[in-house]
Amino acid sequence: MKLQIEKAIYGGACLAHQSDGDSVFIPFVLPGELVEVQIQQQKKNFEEASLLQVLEDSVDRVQPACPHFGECGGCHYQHTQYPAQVKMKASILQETLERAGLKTLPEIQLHSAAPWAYRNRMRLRLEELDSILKVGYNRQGTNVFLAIQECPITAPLLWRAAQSLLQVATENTASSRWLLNAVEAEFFTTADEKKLQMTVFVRKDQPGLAPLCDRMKQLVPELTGAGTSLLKPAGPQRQLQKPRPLESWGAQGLSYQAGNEDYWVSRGAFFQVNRFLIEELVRIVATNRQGQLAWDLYAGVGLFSRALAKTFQQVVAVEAAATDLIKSFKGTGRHAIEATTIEFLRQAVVQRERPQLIVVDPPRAGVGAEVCALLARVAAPEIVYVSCDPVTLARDLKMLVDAGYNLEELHLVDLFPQTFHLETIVILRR
Ligand SMILES: C[S@@+](CC[C@H](N)C(=O)[O-])C[C@H]1O[C@@H](n2cnc3c(N)ncnc32)[C@H](O)[C@@H]1O
Repeated sequence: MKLQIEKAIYGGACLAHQSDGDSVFIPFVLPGELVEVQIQQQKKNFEEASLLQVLEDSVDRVQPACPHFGECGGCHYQHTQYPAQVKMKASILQETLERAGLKTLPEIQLHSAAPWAYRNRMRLRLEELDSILKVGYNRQGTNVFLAIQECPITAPLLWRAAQSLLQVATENTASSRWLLNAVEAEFFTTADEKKLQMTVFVRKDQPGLAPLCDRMKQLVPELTGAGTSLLKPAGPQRQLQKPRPLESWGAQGLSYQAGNEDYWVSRGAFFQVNRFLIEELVRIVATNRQGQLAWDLYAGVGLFSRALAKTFQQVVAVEAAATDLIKSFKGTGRHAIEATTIEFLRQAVVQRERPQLIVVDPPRAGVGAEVCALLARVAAPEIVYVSCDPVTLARDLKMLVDAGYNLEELHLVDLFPQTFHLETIVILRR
């Protein structure tokens, strides 16, 4: 079937319509292209199709840089020249916000950096194929293992570490046998690639990490610490169950320098993944903001709290998993609180606290209805909403706008080049 591609939609695909008006979602195509596709699946309100051939290609089409592109589940936009990727994301963001009923949006300000080798963290699956250990990701749209030979969106050190792990697996030692029990490995590096942390995920507790790390250290001198974590069996509960740390070796985390600050990030703790754009994120959130009191909700290791503490007399940082934050965010005017945002806000409204600024940076699920209602009751003059999901962002913004806030600035920070994911920062005032 031939189709004319209309626009990119959130999730990586593009939209086209059949002659009877039915919607079709197709990956790896571009707006304006004429393509031949094959319908793969009938969904409730649309059909999914795969690309057979491009009949008329877009001027934005380029050769993908990675041999795994198209098969690998990690990237969606490598066939698109980089500035066009950012433009597509901007139109997806604009449309998502408008569809939620948000009118008169400010112009979207775009922020991007180098689109390759940007990731400071890489998590790989480990599987034996023909008695040889391989590293890989999920195949596009499935959880089927795909062995990979490179990953050009990650910092080179991470890939070198993955190759070293594979080398150890061939050496016929206690470590190579121990690795047969491993199912995933995560590597995390500092922005300058001078320090590396490794986590090996296993299905059953089995000692033997130290010899593996000693050998890895010979191959990758940047390795400063490692640990094993027990991964719960796959299934619907897996998201809810955190991996349980077992053995550890060397340092428990690393000190990550961003801007003029050093952030202590324990193994497994959240930290922004794009090593080239962390300072830009902090700049947009914190620059030119000052006052008596700011709240940083969903604070992580205190990325924004530290910057805000330079210009606010008091900063309250709230985080559900606050071990690192409590250790490092202390001193005059700095308050780290381990709580969920809802717990914190429920108490704060009773005490009638009112900061000049509230920063929220929730996970993909967004802040949700109750937090929006509580934020409306607090009625801070300014809210900065940092989001990694435009759909939940749009839902939450609509509630805040209905409660009296105006959207003053809209920033798209392209933290995840080559993929459909996008980061948005919204400045709201009342
Ligand atoms: C997207 S990260 C942002 C972290 C930080 N602002 C940064 O930029 O590094 C979201 C953070 O919210 C935390 N979190 C998740 N659910 C939470 C909740 N209900 N209340 C408070 N924090 C939560 C996570 O542990 C994570 O550190």
